[in-house]
Amino acid sequence: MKKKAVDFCTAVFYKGEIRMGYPVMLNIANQPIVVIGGGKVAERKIHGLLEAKAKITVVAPSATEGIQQLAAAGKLIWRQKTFSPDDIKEAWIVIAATNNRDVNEAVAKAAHPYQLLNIADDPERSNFHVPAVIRRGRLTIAVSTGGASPTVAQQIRRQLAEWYDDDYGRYIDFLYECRQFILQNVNDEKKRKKLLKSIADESFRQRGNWEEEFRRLLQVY
Ligand SMILES: C[C@@]1(CC(=O)O)C2=NC(=C\c3[nH]c(c(CCC(=O)O)c3CC(=O)O)Cc3[nH]c(c(CC(=O)O)c3CCC(=O)O)/C=C3\N/C(=C\2)[C@@H](CCC(=O)O)[C@]3(C)CC(=O)O)/[C@H]1CCC(=O)O
Ligand SMILES: NC(=O)c1ccc[n+]([C@@H]2O[C@H](COP(=O)([O-])OP(=O)(O)OC[C@H]3O[C@@H](n4cnc5c(N)ncnc54)[C@H](O)[C@@H]3O)[C@@H](O)[C@H]2O)c1
Repeated sequence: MKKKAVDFCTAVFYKGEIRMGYPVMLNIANQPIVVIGGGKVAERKIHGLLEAKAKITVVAPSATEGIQQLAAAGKLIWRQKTFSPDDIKEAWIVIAATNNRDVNEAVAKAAHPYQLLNIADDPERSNFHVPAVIRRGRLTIAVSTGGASPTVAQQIRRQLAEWYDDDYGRYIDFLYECRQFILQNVNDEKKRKKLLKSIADESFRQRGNWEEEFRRLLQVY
């Protein structure tokens, strides 16, 4: 490689310490969330927000067919207008996903430090990133590359989705029911631990006759 190119790479790649994100699962049900922009990227983020039952307002002069349908079905509010700082006053989470850097920048400037902020084209100014997500019943798997490659995050999500299939989700939901039953009905601590461990065993899952086996375990332990 030519010296100039190497100098360029050194300047671009050397950023010092890697900043680690702190993963959390937010309860955003019924919380006001404002998405600025109504394009493909906005629509993708909206689908994730709706799964978590957020109260969404979209601010954009034009919107995808998908977003328009969601608005018509009453799943979100679409304000057909360009962004102004007032739009985000009440928001707990703000997502800027317009195709105009200046507008996204203006959203970042208008946001309060205590609002959760995601700028689709500026991870450095965002205070959270959106991971690639798999949902299987109560199981959630989130993959983040910290902005290194959203495409790789998507690929890893697809690989994991094959292993953790719908059947796995049913198993997780079954475990939830069993755990509640055990916590309420089995007083002996040793027995409780043994039961919880047995039903979480991979071989238990693979045998497939979960309910029958759980009933049997309740009797033998
Ligand atoms: C995971 C996922 C979740 C979601 O968005 O729901 C997600 N991006 C996805 C897809 C995707 N994004 C992009 C492409 C085109 C190919 C490419 O560029 O690689 C594709 C592929 C596609 O669309 O197929 C372009 C892109 N993305 C960002 C920038 C700006 C920049 O990095 O500066 C640019 C350049 C824009 C430009 O051209 O200017 C930034 C972010 N994207 C993130 C998340 C956050 C970091 C996550 C992480 O690294 O783990 C972060 C930092 C902020 C955020 O958005 O939260 C979702 C996959 C969902 C799934 O399928 O499961
Ligand atoms: N984070 C990610 O995952 C990711 C992935 C790909 C692209 N991007 C970035 O996301 C942005 C959006 O991409 P897209 O493909 O959804 O764009 P798009 O062209 O499909 O949609 C742009 C939307 O922005 C709206 N808009 C434009 N000016 C506005 C204003 N002043 N106020 C409110 N809304 C306004 C438009 O009406 C439209 O709905 C781009 O900046 C792109 O670089 C991010």
